[in-house]
Amino acid sequence: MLRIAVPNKGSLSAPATDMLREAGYRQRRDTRELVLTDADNGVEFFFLRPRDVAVYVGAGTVDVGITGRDLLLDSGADAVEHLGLGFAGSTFRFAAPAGTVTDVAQIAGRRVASSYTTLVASHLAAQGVEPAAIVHLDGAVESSVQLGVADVIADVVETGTTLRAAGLEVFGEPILRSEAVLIRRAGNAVPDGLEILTRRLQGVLTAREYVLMDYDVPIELVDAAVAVTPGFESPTVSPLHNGQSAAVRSMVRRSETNRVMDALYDVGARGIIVTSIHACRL
Ligand SMILES: Nc1ncnc2c1ncn2[C@@H]1O[C@H](COP(=O)(O)OP(=O)(O)OP(=O)(O)O)[C@@H](O)[C@H]1O
Ligand SMILES: O=P(O)(O)OC[C@H]1O[C@H](OP(=O)(O)OP(=O)(O)O)[C@H](O)[C@@H]1O
Ligand SMILES: [Mg+2]
Repeated sequence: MLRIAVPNKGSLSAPATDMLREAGYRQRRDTRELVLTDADNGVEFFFLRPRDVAVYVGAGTVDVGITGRDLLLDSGADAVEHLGLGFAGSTFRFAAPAGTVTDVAQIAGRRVASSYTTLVASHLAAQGVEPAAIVHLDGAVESSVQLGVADVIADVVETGTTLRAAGLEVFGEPILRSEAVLIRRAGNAVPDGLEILTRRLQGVLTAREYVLMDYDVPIELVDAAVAVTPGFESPTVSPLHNGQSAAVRSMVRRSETNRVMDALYDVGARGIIVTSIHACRL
């Protein structure tokens, strides 16, 4: 059985569970359940603290896990990214009170607070910057400057609301762009069952990212219309009974739906219908 670690709390937990459910796996109903066997699909889920997921995967006691790229890198575990999962996006950034520190080099000799101290230490070392101290805090890192334990923070930024409320401003380039990732142990060994899990998750990603577009177009305009909707390989083109038009079906990026419909209409397509994809395997 493939052993899969899933975050039991925090920002990653609910979207990870939703994605696994969409991929056809049983998921827990009660958040106090810590282990769940899905015998029909040959997998076992372990609900663990998000920070611990990479530790278990690196130790090889579970085969794969879902965590954040930032948490993976901070863990120092012997685990690698296998597949980006497209949710829990964030940046990891330095911030300080407006106007006090504007460049990463100025962190030299200053105190930096973070919940991701390994990540911060290796980033600063790579830049050749020596801080006075790296202070480890569990959370609410934004308050550390006002409370006098640090001069600068390094933290997860999603909307920036927490930073603004604390009177802090980001500076320097983002240390990292993070998202939820499926991880596996470093090395070439691919655990049994990982290929199926990967294909299922990729199916969910595709179903979320694409829509199906159907339309009718006069036969002489098929080439022009197909140029607007090339699809993955090639669109399906079927003759209509009137002998003068064709029905075309193609996959289109969800974010481009309206732009593509406008372009198709201009080309001469009509009866343009967009449908969500429930599931797919490419
Ligand atoms: N607004 C956000 N706040 C925190 N983490 C976020 C946010 N958006 C995305 N993430 C990502 O979620 C992961 C952190 O999840 P984790 O469960 O440790 O933190 P949390 O949601 O802050 O939980 P906690 O309540 O324990 O602080 C990281 O990969 C982080 O990049
Ligand atoms: O940019 P924003 O949208 O404001 O989100 C980022 C904030 O959210 C998280 O804090 P969380 O609520 O998890 O509290 P914590 O610091 O106690 O972990 C994170 O640590 C930042 O503080
Ligand atoms: Mg947090």
